[in-house]
Amino acid sequence: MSIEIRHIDKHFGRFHALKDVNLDIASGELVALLGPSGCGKTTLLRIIAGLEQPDAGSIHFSGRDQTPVHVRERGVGFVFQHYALFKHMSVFENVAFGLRMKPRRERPSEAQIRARVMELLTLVQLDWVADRFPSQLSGGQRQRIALARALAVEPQVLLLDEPFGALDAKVRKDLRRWLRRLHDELHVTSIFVTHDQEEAMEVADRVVVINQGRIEQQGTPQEVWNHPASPFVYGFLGDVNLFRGRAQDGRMVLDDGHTLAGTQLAMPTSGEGAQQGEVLDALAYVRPHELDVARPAAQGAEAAAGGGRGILAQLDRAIVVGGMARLELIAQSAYKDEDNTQAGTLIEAQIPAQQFHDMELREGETLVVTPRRATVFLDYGAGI
Ligand SMILES: Nc1ncnc2c1ncn2[C@@H]1O[C@H](COP(=O)(O)OP(=O)(O)OP(=O)(O)O)[C@@H](O)[C@H]1O
Repeated sequence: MSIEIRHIDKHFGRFHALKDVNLDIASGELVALLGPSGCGKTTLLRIIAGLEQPDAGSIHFSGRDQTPVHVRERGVGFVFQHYALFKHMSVFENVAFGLRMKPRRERPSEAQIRARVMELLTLVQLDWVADRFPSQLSGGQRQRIALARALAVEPQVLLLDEPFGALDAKVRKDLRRWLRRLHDELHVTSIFVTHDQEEAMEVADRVVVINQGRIEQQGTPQEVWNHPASPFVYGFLGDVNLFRGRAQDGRMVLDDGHTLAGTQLAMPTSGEGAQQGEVLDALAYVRPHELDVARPAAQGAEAAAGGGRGILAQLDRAIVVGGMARLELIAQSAYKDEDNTQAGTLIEAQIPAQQFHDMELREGETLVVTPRRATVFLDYGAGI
């Protein structure tokens, strides 16, 4: 069952929650709606389900307009963040509930219900808790039961709203892998709402990034991660260092005079918005692992003097966890006499722990930080 979302608009009073949202989801796809709190993810999910009416636009399932179709008739299964299991019913009865509620004509026999429930409990690897009550289960187990219950009525579409949001980090990780495997077995078209970028990247076939009621970007996790379409997407997908400067003809100079000469720059060139020769304000985005860290002496005299390719910065704090070392550095001015906006900026770098130990880096020493790769966004006047 494919889903087509056409020109969906939604206000709550004067608040514009969804702004002309268009999205196509292929049959059997697992799509993550990713965005910050309040961006409209849940509202979109509720509109797809039929729990909320849009002001304008329509939802289609495999081309069929669902506007006049009641939520009960849409064939949608839900799993929400807060376990919605019935406390007074056993796990078995919770999963059987949807089947027992079917109209008499469609209702399976008792033997069929028993077989189907046990099949689903085996699928979520919890057949051994069939006789327990929800209060006797862990949070992760309850969410797996909630999923089994949603699947019992063989939904055409599965909607998951932060299903693992209330669970601790380790259980979340286990469950997202488990959900991915389960989806690969069942191929039910699924939409998964999360504000956790790691979760979206790990679980989904396709990630749809939403900001303030609009889709900012959609693509495979790889596409969105490697080619973020806007500063918002770049910043939302992970830790990032931001350097202000000016760009001209595919080159960039930071405000403090550093040239980013040796840096691989992903930036719009003339023809993609920038005019030949035009000087534009620009922001260079650099991920912590895209920064090289060295001692000034190793960089040569030019860099040590501050006029070269790297950025002089003092190592303020080093946090070594597992195989990685996270370094917090304070940028120093390249031209100390001039007004310099970047001096004092916090720079986060990530290097292998082994390198950190081999270099014998010490907090308080001055280092040279060089971006290997930067993604540059230009300011065409709209502001960035
Ligand atoms: N019934 C409602 N009445 C008024 N405002 C609402 C209603 N439902 C949602 N909103 C507002 O619409 C915006 C989008 O809400 P929504 O729940 O879709 O966000 P979300 O992206 O799912 O956020 P979260 O991750 O925090 O759940 C929010 O600003 C919210 O306050």
